Amino acid sequence: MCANRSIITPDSMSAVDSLSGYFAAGYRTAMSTFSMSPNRLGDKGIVHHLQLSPLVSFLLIGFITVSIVALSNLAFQMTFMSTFKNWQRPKAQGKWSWIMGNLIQMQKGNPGDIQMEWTEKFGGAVIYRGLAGNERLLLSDPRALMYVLHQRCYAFPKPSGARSALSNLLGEGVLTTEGDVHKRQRKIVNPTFTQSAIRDFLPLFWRHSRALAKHLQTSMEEERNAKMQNKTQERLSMAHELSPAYINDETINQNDVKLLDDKMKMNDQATVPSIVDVLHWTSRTTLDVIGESAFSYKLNSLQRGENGDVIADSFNKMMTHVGQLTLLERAQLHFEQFSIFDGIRPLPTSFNKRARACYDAVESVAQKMLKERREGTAPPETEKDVLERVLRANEDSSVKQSQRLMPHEIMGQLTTLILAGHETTSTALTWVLYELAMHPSIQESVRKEILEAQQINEQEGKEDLSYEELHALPMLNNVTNEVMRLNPPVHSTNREAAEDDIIPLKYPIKGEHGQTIDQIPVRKGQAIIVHIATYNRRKDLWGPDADQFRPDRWENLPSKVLQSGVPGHSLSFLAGPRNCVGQKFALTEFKAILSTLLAAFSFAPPPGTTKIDSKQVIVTRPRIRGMESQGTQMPLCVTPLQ
Ligand code: HEM
Repeated sequence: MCANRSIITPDSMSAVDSLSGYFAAGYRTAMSTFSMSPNRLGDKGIVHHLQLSPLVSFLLIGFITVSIVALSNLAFQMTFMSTFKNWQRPKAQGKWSWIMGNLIQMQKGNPGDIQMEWTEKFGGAVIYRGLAGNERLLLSDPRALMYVLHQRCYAFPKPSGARSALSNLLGEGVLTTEGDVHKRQRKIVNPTFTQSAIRDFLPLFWRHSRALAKHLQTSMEEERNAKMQNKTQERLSMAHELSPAYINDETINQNDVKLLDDKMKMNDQATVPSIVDVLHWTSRTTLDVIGESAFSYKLNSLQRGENGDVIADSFNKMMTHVGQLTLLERAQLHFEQFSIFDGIRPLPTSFNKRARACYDAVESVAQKMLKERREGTAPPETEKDVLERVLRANEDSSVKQSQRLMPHEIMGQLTTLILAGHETTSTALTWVLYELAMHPSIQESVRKEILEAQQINEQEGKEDLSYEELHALPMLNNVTNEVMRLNPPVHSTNREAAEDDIIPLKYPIKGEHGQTIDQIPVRKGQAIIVHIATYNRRKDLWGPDADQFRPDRWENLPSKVLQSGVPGHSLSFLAGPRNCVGQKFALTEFKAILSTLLAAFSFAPPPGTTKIDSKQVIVTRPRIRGMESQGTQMPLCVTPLQ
């Protein structure tokens, strides 16, 4: 269950990012000629004359460009020396492989399966072809990863096309900026996520965790009551059929009721678990948490549903939309990554419109909050939220005027945090509940550990576990580490070489003629896929059971993992100056919600032969095999505990 896409953009999209700028001028002219700005030609444009819709012309131009680039790439790689000339590589298959490279193969199976297959065959650095035959470097070698992410982080930025497409949607936050701007922004944002800051957020996490447990309980009770109601109706109509004299509840004598109950094989309702889509609930909860932590905004999506608030509604629509993109829309997204669109993004694609609505929704609320703070009318609870902390850090006397965030950059951080901090944590929670449902004895042990800790706490007259107590539970730690390793919400991310470089390898690979390759020379513009999920599951590093859920492995990690140099050993929160700024926040929130749920409910797999697959919806979400049209979901049997 891996992925070939990143939090930013589908991996395969950025196949087009490293296209050289020499195409840009000609392409822009073509764009304007066809559709984009017909008036500039003093005419209505060729599109108008040909009666092509903007979408069709966009795809047509994209296709022509990609074809030309594919052919020139092929010619280049055949006539000149490719950096990877003597490398073994996966063969691109199918009649469209000259233009689509290996991308079609990559769509089969669960996301990331093929990357793992290639890595097992070729090693921790694999060259495959993306759109237009572009050579793409898939990395899962620990030294290479640390070189790209840590040692030379700013020499391997995110692909420019993807970054600029995203910054039109998310604004200029830490996720989309590079180099000195990124360094400056991280300096202001980092203090918001220190241990002491997260300690302040913990009561909020507990409050929302309890609200989730209560809502789940209530909704299950309501469902049970509705079922009982239906059964009563059923009984009445059956009784009526058996004897027309029984026309209302009172007239049915108890023996008949028992008879009917037996006949209908009714179970004791209290012991029957409910089937609950846990993804739906965790997603609402983490959205509420991030709204309140970020700017003290109560989204109340648990109570009101995703459509109850403009922010929740827009994020919900965007995520649903990403999960149901048509082939045409996916092609649009691919083409949009061309750097030749720089300066004219965001293109009016359906996805961009939805994503922009998210930005606008957050911006309008955040502007209101900012105004209140400026006017001194903000309520006292805003004292400790992310916005207030960022504002304070920004105005600190130690920060030079030139280093301070501009108002639009502050806004960019908020949009970024809501996107980056919402679906990631809910996805991780969903996968952990699934894994624990599949491994009942592990579920039982971790529950026991949590209940014992809570009991001691209660005896001491405290309601909730403290930050230290929560993070000191060994089973909970192991389960958390293991699910993040095995099911990383962000499966991969993209980078490109800003200059020619040489990437070292920890584990040399074999070339086409058996020669040893222990370093990778890359040219400026080389596309790189940092494959988090593949690194996390490599059997040669983690052992033969690397693809299984085994939390106890964290008590005795293999020496190859310990020596990898990857901080925290798994790559799920990335590494280096661009690692996940919200890691401590996410882990604390995750543990608070999980321990509250485990103390209140037991989780079992869905009935029958339901098979859970995964699907890339920015993050890697679950869905049911054979029911793909229902979208992403994780139905589990949930039983309330006494
Ligand atoms: C289980 C939960 C989470 C996981 C697995 C996760 C993972 C990641 C990963 C892999 C990246 C790097 C993305 C890239 O470079 O393409 C990232 C970046 C980021 N994450 Fe998280 N994240 C999680 C939760 C959060 C939370 C809760 C927040 C905020 C409250 C957050 C805020 C961010 C931000 C702002 C960045 C951009 C950092 C930068 O580029 O400097 N994340 N996260």
